[in-house]
Amino acid sequence: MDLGVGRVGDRDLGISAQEIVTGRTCVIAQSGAGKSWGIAVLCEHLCRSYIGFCLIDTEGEYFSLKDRFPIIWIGSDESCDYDIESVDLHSIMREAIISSRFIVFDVSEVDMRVKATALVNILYELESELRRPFLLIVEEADKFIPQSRDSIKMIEEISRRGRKRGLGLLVATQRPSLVQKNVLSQCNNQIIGKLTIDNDLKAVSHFFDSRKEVEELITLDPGEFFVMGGLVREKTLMKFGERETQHRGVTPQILPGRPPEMRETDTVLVPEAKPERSQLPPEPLLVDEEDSELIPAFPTDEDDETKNAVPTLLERDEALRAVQSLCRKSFWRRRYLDRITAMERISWPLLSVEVKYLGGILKKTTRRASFILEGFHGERVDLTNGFMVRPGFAELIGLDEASVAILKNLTPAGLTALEIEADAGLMPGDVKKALKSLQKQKRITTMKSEEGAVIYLPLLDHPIPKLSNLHQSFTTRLTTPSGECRGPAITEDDLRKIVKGLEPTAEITKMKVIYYPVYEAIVASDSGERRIYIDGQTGREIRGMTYN
Ligand SMILES: Nc1ncnc2c1ncn2[C@@H]1O[C@H](COP(=O)(O)OP(=O)(O)OP(=O)(O)O)[C@@H](O)[C@H]1O
Repeated sequence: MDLGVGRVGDRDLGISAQEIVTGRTCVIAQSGAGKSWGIAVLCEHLCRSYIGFCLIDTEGEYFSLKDRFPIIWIGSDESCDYDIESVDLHSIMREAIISSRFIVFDVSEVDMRVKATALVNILYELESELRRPFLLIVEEADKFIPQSRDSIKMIEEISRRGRKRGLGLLVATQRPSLVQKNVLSQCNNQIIGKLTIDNDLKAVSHFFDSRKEVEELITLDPGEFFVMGGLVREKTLMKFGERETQHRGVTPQILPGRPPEMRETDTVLVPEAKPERSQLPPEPLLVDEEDSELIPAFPTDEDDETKNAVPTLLERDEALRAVQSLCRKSFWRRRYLDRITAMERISWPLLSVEVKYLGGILKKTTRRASFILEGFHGERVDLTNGFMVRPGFAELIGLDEASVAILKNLTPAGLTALEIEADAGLMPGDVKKALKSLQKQKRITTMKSEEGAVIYLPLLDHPIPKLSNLHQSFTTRLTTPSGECRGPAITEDDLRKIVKGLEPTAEITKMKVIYYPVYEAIVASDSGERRIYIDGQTGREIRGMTYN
């Protein structure tokens, strides 16, 4: 089984789950290079695949995994599941190993070496008896296994003898030159990102074939890592994918300028603003008042049917230069030359949709939602800062209402058919039929619980957005489209079934096709042909979507 944690260009990269879970892996990169992001993406995939792990969290930054997954959070915060001072670690870890549970062991507020030592001793003892696959993740390994007598010997022991017991080890560090060499040399899998300090480059140089390769580490962007060893067939430069849960390790940034009433000495710290999907603030809930007025997705010219195109701001030569620069960048990465063989401007069909439904505790309040969907696949498109693809309804297109309602309710921990009936408010016959068809379409799978009950689990790429979170306004003045426009593949009927499945009282109140300007370039190289899409408003590459 592979875990699709990253991307290489526009294809997904899977790393071996078996190797990660029972092998020894190091994640090495300097501060801010994307280690915790990558580890969180990996944890999300482990959760989705029901692979048990325990992560020693030194910064208290992984609890957000709980927003989506049934993580057991042991720490000092009031909202933790177990207090780290009083928890019966032995029982919890036994249960975690046997039932493949996910543990975040948050040592950010306590003596981390003491707590980590207790944990790893228990894990090793349990695994010597149980011998089931389970992964121990140690963040900031230089704090626990430094190159000194202070190193926690049991972690070294796990790196040597864990595999036979089923106990895998993943250690992360920003300073490989400070970590116990024995442990790093035991790591048969390596994930190495940006490094600039000479000693650290030296410490990882034996994983690479040449000095030139090692020097490439200096130039990597955040999120980019070389993956090597048993995780992949050959050394690969990948970027960790999007996070499903919110990233908490954001760098605080000094706010430029300050309100006049502030004193000279005051400094404002705000979270770094990055337009990454998982870092965007939660989308605003829809206005709460009864029969609230909708802010339409396209407030301007919305009733003029002839005006349905977003204007093009980018000239053709500017788009060509953007493609050329992407080709040069990819040559540097992949070492083969792309040639631009064709380029044309296309009008990408989008669907601006407005929906009305009953919400509130008594389901008596009229609520409204508005969103923009890509017209061929059904992912959402956020147009506030150019064409940005967001998780939408692609995996629901073509499904009936019952199937959508079931998928909406399925959590990663899974549900029995009876629980689905209760949650989705469906009749037994409808549930049975929909489950069968969802299984056939590989959108769900099953497993047996220890008691022998059949559990249905979702197989979706991303969680389904809630109607209450969808509210997109867009103020660009639309124009009359020029040239040929291909219509969307998604129909109003497809959408009606989806919104009804998400919320039985939902009605589509407006749906309008909008055309967005995009330059489509075909580039060819020895390894085949690929398409690059350039946003006709911003000049940026549009990723994660194809025009067909
Ligand atoms: N794969 C990625 N995709 C998008 N953005 C990323 C990715 N990886 C990292 N980033 C960005 O880089 C920032 C720093 O990443 P991260 O917090 O994971 O660094 P780190 O290596 O863990 O740093 P430290 O060692 O100081 O904790 C993130 O807040 C995020 O904005």
